[in-house]
Amino acid sequence: MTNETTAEPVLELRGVSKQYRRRGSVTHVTAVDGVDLTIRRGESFALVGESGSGKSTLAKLALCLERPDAGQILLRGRDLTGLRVSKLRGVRTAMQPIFQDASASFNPRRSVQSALFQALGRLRTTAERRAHAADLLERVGLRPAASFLDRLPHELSGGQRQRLAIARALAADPVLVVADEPLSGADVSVRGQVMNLLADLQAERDLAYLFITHDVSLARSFADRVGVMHHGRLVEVGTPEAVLDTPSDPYTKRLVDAVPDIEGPEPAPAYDPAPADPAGQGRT
Ligand SMILES: Nc1ncnc2c1ncn2[C@@H]1O[C@H](COP(=O)(O)OP(=O)(O)OP(=O)(O)O)[C@@H](O)[C@H]1O
Repeated sequence: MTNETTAEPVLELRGVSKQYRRRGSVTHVTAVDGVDLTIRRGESFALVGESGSGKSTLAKLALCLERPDAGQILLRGRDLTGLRVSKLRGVRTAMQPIFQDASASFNPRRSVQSALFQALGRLRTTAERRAHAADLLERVGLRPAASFLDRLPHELSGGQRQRLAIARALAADPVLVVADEPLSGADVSVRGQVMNLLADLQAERDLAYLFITHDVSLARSFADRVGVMHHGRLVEVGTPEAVLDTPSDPYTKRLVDAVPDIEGPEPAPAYDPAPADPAGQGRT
């Protein structure tokens, strides 16, 4: 985590908008509407907002999986907006996604090793890739690595697949990780372990995170800054305390008030700031 406002900007969105055509209609929906946002090296930025507010579209725009209709997207100062797909491919590896449904993001017929080798394409020899893949698996708690390399994605538990997704993202040596609801559906212990792992990796690698979540309490515990989306607009941005404790926008207030457990008797056990599961033994 960082509170540095002087750290290098990793991702900059300037006046970014995206519309989609409604199916079977000539009308459009504005999914993202004139968003300005800068995320800096080592910063965790949580994006919250109700369903349909445009969070996932913003994530796809940031990852250049969608092209904006207006505005600019810069990665470490380089404008990606007009880049051809062939050029974009090389640049895009610096931004890695982790999606909610890890099983859908792996080829079911490719082994763990094969999935990681693909992401480690920059390494020249098979021996280098194998060693690096094993290091990554160990790092995310899939131990012993040798016992995971030949497995297929469906032979892992949901929590193990999510760890594998993190390992694959790290394999590309990113500066920015865009995590779209990576913990939805995970049970409480997995959530805590994965959040701890993400926090540890961030500290080790000075990663920036764009973290999308419905979970306001998770945003509060994890993020350096929180942004609130409403109808495609970023209506409020600031520290978790400023945004969530003393919201200035009426929509943010409603969003926070709608979370009964935020200060209630059973706070969501989303993120335990204890060290990550050192052995990573359990099927998580
Ligand atoms: N490919 C698409 N085609 C048409 N409309 C789309 C498309 N993707 C998103 N939308 C619309 O854009 C708006 C924003 O959707 P988006 O998925 O970005 O919201 P979200 O905040 O991520 O929602 P959720 O939290 O439910 O995932 C919604 O009205 C959605 O229906």
